[in-house]
This record gives sequence, structure tokens and C-alpha cells, in this order.
Amino acid sequence: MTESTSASRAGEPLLVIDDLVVEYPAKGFRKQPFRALKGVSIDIKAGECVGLVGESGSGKTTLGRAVLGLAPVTGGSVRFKGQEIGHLSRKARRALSDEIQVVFQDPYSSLNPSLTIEQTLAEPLRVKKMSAADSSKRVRKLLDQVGLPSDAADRLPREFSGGQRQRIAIARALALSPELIVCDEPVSALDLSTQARVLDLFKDIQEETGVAYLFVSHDLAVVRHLSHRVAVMYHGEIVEYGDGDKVTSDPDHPYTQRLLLAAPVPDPIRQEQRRADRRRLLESQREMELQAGAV
Ligand SMILES: Nc1ncnc2c1ncn2[C@@H]1O[C@H](COP(=O)(O)OP(=O)(O)OP(=O)(O)O)[C@@H](O)[C@H]1O
Repeated sequence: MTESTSASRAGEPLLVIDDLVVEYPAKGFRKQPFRALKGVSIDIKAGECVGLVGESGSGKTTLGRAVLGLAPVTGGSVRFKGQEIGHLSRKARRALSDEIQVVFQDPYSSLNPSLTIEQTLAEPLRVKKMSAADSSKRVRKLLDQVGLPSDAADRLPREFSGGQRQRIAIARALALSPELIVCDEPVSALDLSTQARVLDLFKDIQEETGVAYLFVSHDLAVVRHLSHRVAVMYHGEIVEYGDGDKVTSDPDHPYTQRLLLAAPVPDPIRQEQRRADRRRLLESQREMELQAGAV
């Protein structure tokens, strides 16, 4: 970090994304670069969970990748603790991995099938030159933190269910005590009851460690569970951003209202009411568009 950036940004949130533009280069049938993020601004404070919702293709994963220094940033900035991280070399990115970690969607492909759980969790510790005894202690502590028995250490990923594998992935992300974890749809591949338990685990871990999350999901109900603030993304732009309860229960933007009404609810009568509300909302939006001559 340069002195000038750290001094001039004193007191700013942990992560500040400011007017971020990401463009994927032209390739194959695409003759022009594709602008996946069109001037996105959000911030995350230490210990906070910011949920990022939007439909498939809206740019959520691209934003998560930008925070990990893995997206082709062409404008704006991503600052972590005052340091610009949008354009890091591979070496600088590796150094930052102590502080920013990631949990991916697929618990089946994100763990190396030939490594025991102990080897998986000890890998980042070994890179940090932790002694074998300390590493073994840390692995037991991590397993305990994510609710797995210590004898899980000697087993292989294939011996675990999807939910348990996601717990192992979370333990791996926690190994170096990061300050921020990018969670990219971490419960989408799990059944509903397992989702709820893993979401509770994310919440407990945040309370215990003070880690911050950028929590990406297409599902408003999922981000509602643990987000202090929620950002809604639509076609590469943030269309609504604010208090988590407000955005997920009484949103202002028509796109968020549509997302909310599209989310299934277990009660069939409420579900039918939602369908009717959704139809009315779509009709009134269509009318407004016609009046404005937009269609
Ligand atoms: N490597 C890439 N090269 C070119 N275009 C890409 C690349 N990755 C993503 N895109 C495009 O950028 C847009 C945003 O994709 P992104 O994966 O960020 O969306 P998303 O909201 O995370 O969707 P999903 O939930 O389906 O993963 C999409 O139109 C996608 O096709």
C-alpha cells in the first residue's frame, strides 16, 4: 500500500467500490467488448454483510471477481483498506488472500478430491509456514467452528454431503482469519433445510469473528437472512441499495419489487396473492411505459 493512499483514505469502510466499470474483451460472435459492470458503487464496513442480488447475467459474479482482483476492470476503483486492488499482479493478489477469501457455489468442485480435509485446511497454513503442531491445532479449531467432528480431518471430500462440503469450504476460507469473504451463491446448490443451517453458520461465524461478507445470491430470501445492507443489480448497474430489511421486504425500485414477488412462498394462498400482485405490478409498469412512449 502506498503511503498517500492509506493516509488520504483514513477512516473509510473496509471495501469501497467506486464507479466500477468491467468490460470483457470482444471474442467469438461478440465483435465489441461487453460492458458487464456500468459504474457500480458500493461499500462494505468491517464486520458487515452486504447482500448482492439480481437475476442470472446481471453481473453479480463479475463484481465478486473484481473484489478478488480477477476481473478486467476498465474504469473506476476497488479499494480495500485504502489500497487499490482492481489491477493487482498475481503476486500482490496472492498476498491479499490472507485478508480476502472466497466461498464458491459448488461444494463438489471446489474441494480437491484427492486431499484429506486436514490437508485441504492446512494448505494455506503451510504456505504461511505454520508449524505442523500449530497447523493441526488450527485445523481442529476450524472444524469445530463450522460444526464438524475432529475425525473429519482424516477423511476425503467424497465422504461428505453437499452441506458438509460447504462447511469445509467455509473452514478453508476462514483458515487465515480474513477480514472479508466473497460468498458467491454459497447455498444455491443445497436443499432448503441445509441452506438454512449453512446460513445460520455464516451468521454465527460473523458474530464470532467479525469477518465481513459480500454475499452474492439470486435469491432475496437468502440475502435477507443475514445482510445488513442489500444491493440490487440489474444489467450491470445497482438499481437499489440500502437497509437489508427495507430492500428485501418493502423495496422502492420496480425491479426489486418484481424480484420479491417472483420469490416463492410456502403458503399457497399467499403465493396466489403474490402472483396477482405481480400481474398488477407488471400491468401498471407496462401502462407507464406506454404512456411514456418507451415501447
Ligand atoms: N469471461 C467472460 N467473458 C465474456 N463475458 C462474460 C464473462 N463472464 C461473464 N460474462 C458476461 O457478463 C455478464 C454478467 O455475468 P455474471 O456471471 O457476472 O452474472 P451473474 O449475475 O453472476 O449471473 P449468474 O448468476 O448466472 O452467474 C453476462 O452477460 C455474462 O455472459
